[in-house]
Amino acid sequence: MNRPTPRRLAYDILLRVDRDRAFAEPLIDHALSRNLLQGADRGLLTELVYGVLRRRATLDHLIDVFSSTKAAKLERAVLLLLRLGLYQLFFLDRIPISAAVNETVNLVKVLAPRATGLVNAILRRADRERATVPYPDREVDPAGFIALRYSQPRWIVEQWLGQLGPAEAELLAAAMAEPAPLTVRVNTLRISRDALAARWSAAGIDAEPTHFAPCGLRLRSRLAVPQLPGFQEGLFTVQDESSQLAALFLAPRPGERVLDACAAPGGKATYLAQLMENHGEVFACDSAGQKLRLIEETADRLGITIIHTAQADAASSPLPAADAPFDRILIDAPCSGLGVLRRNPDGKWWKSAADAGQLAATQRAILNHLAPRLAPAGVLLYSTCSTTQEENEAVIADFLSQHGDFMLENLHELFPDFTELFTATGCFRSWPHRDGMDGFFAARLRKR
Ligand SMILES: C[S@@+](CC[C@H](N)C(=O)[O-])C[C@H]1O[C@@H](n2cnc3c(N)ncnc32)[C@H](O)[C@@H]1O
Repeated sequence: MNRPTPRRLAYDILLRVDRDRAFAEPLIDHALSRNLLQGADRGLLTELVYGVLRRRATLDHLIDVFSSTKAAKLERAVLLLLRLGLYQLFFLDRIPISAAVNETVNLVKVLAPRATGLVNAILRRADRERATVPYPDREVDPAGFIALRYSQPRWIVEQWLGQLGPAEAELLAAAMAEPAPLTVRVNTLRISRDALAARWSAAGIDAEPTHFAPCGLRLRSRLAVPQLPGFQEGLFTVQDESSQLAALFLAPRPGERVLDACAAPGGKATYLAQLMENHGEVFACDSAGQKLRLIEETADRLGITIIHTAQADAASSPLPAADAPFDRILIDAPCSGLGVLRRNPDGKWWKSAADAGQLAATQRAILNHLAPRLAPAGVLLYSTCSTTQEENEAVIADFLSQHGDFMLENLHELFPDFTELFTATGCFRSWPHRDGMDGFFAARLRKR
């Protein structure tokens, strides 16, 4: 039996993503777990799938430029194979041009034989004319230029242009087109950041401390997380620096009662428990009951014993521990995820402007439902991984206009070391192109 090649497996996965809206990650994990690929081919499979998804708009633009049939009119198999071939030609330095063309054409012979000549001709022409690919004029149509050059949905680029202006929106789009860094949070209940970094360094794993977050390590080595030394011992957990900071800004203390209302998979809940030195109570709720297991597994691995999980809709359900108010509440709200597009190259094409509007309604409902559960003088932190104003500043402004018993705290005053991460009104906003973190927002509210 012929062994499958990384390109063939990548095609099969891209087909499932395109046709069935399947998520790429579990399909890649499944393909790798079958051990059909060895060595560098395993990395190539991942690179091809994520790369094609990440650069889809640019690849389709290349097809439109070099083919007489537009990308939108091509048969699905031919479109996917052209994307695969062009990705290798334009974005993968380490693959020789001849291999990129020949391997793609060999696949076409099997999967769409009638298109063999067409694909061969387009790939060869694209390679010959690679230096002269036309894009929309940057001055005349900045949204069109950025959307095609950096492969982002146009409606999202238009929002970024409105928020940041053309120069910064382009930098953001470029950063969102790159793979996200791998950042972990060291479990200081078990080891210090320096000690884990030293242990990794001795094992040849290169990591640097995160710039702002006090427990973060950012890996320069690319390794599967469960294979990193200390994973089974619970010495760390994966968490972007922005997410670490959001939990840090709630600043829970040992012995407090804390509600994390949208908690799965538990990145922030476990950090809250860590900040509380594993003393007190963290009620970690989520409307998706099947995801509570993820929180429990991570807490077990990290040796955390103060987290109680429960299924609850934060916008309407009665919440656990109703006998007393909470000292602190974290609302890490469901959101459009526009700040984490670089981690979600498949999903970014399925989002729509209407999603953010619907989500803003849910976010308002969650805030309204939980506000009465906070103790007087208690702190509520609202956060999202969205870049939109609609889901962030507008939600907070609306909430404050209706809740005179709450005030916005100024993070500049509370966390002067992080001041470059805060907006003029004292909220937290991070951006991949500015500080390497995901696009994140947090506002800290206090009850009077
Ligand atoms: C941004 S994620 C939370 C990430 C988590 N805080 C962490 O740091 O790992 C949002 C979560 O909200 C949950 N969710 C969505 N709608 C909800 C609702 N109405 N009530 C409670 N949880 C909700 C989702 O299932 C999802 O797990």
